[in-house]
Amino acid sequence: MTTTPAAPDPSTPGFTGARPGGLPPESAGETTREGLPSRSRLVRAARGEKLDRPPVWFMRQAGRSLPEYREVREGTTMLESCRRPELVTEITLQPVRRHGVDAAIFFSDIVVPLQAVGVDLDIVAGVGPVVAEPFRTRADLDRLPELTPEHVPDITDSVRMLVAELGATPLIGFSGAPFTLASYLVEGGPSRHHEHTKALMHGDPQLWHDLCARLAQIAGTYLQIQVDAGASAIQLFDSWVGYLPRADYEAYVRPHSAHALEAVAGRVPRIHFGVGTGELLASMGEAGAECVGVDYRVGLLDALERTGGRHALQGNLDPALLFAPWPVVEEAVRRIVAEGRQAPGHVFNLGHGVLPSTDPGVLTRVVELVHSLADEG
Ligand SMILES: Cc1c2[nH]c(c1CCC(=O)O)Cc1[nH]c(c(CCC(=O)O)c1C)Cc1[nH]c(c(CCC(=O)O)c1C)Cc1[nH]c(c(C)c1CCC(=O)O)C2
Repeated sequence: MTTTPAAPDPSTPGFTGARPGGLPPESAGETTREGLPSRSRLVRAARGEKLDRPPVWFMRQAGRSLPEYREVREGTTMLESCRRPELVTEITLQPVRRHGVDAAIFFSDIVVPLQAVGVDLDIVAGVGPVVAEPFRTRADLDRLPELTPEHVPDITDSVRMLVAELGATPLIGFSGAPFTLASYLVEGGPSRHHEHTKALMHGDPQLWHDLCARLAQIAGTYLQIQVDAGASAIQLFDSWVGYLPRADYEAYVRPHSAHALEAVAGRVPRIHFGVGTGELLASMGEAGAECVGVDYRVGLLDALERTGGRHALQGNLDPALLFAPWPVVEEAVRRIVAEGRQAPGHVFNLGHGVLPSTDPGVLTRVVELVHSLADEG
């Protein structure tokens, strides 16, 4: 915890997988301390290296699907939990211990940096982030100062603590992308239609761009803080961007996402994910990330074609399929792993977050299955 984490290894892009049998298990209590997280399967696959089998982790792997999560969270609000390094560390490690996943994702929330700069918001259970006073006018920009490391010293502490605990298992840092953050700020909470957001985007484009430029600064700095503290990869979540037509995405959103991603360019591999982004995949690839996250609506082979083979892919088992009988799950996992072999690199994941009522035993089985597929072609 007191040691300064090793800087990401810049030589990794050229790393050619010198250990053909694959790295030893990187997690599940078997964690080897020899390997560097910067040489982990996750980092190599997300950078576009073909491996004998993909690394596997799950969006929302920490959370309500785990009884041990519900236990440690009891009596502490979500946002408070995100700001306590010991709790963040424990919750982040829980799915690594239980499932033996190949990466940890930092336990936090996309609205943490917004709250840290002073936005009055809360996370309401079963609803999501709720902003006390929605952003609609230029004066509202004053409530959104730039993020500095001094706003979030606890995040640096949490990441350092985690990296020390994780050994060879890489930690994925993350941030919300400007559009998704803007949507929460402008709508005041989760939205089905994003009508106020789109009205602002088209009704006052200058204000929209100024808001997104500020959010890109916040997102980029938040990512940098996590990478500076030792995160080995990052994911930029643009969860709700699939509600936009491609032309609007390119004119009003992508430059800002690109700016946020640029903040950690060349340091760690970057994964860029959104939901319902079938029509945007090619365009999202151009925002700059090495790896494009694919939701469950698009087959990996279609995603490969749409992204022109220029990106590693992450995904994309439908989280709802985890409720089906095991043979159904098994067949889907095998198909996704086989399809992923066509991509320049493949990170196995769900096509969106783990649903809270998922049987965690099924997740463990999926991890075991993916790990067992190493030698199959
Ligand atoms: C859109 C979005 C949010 N937060 C996030 C996104 C992008 C990912 C996505 O598309 O799902 C990102 C996020 N939120 C959380 C994580 C933790 C890491 C992980 O994936 O394991 C991550 C990566 C924890 C969380 N964030 C939240 C929870 C649930 C809080 C609880 O346990 O009560 C967790 C574990 C709260 C939250 N925060 C948000 C929502 C929609 C919710 C769920 C509301 C609910 O259903 O209760 C906003």
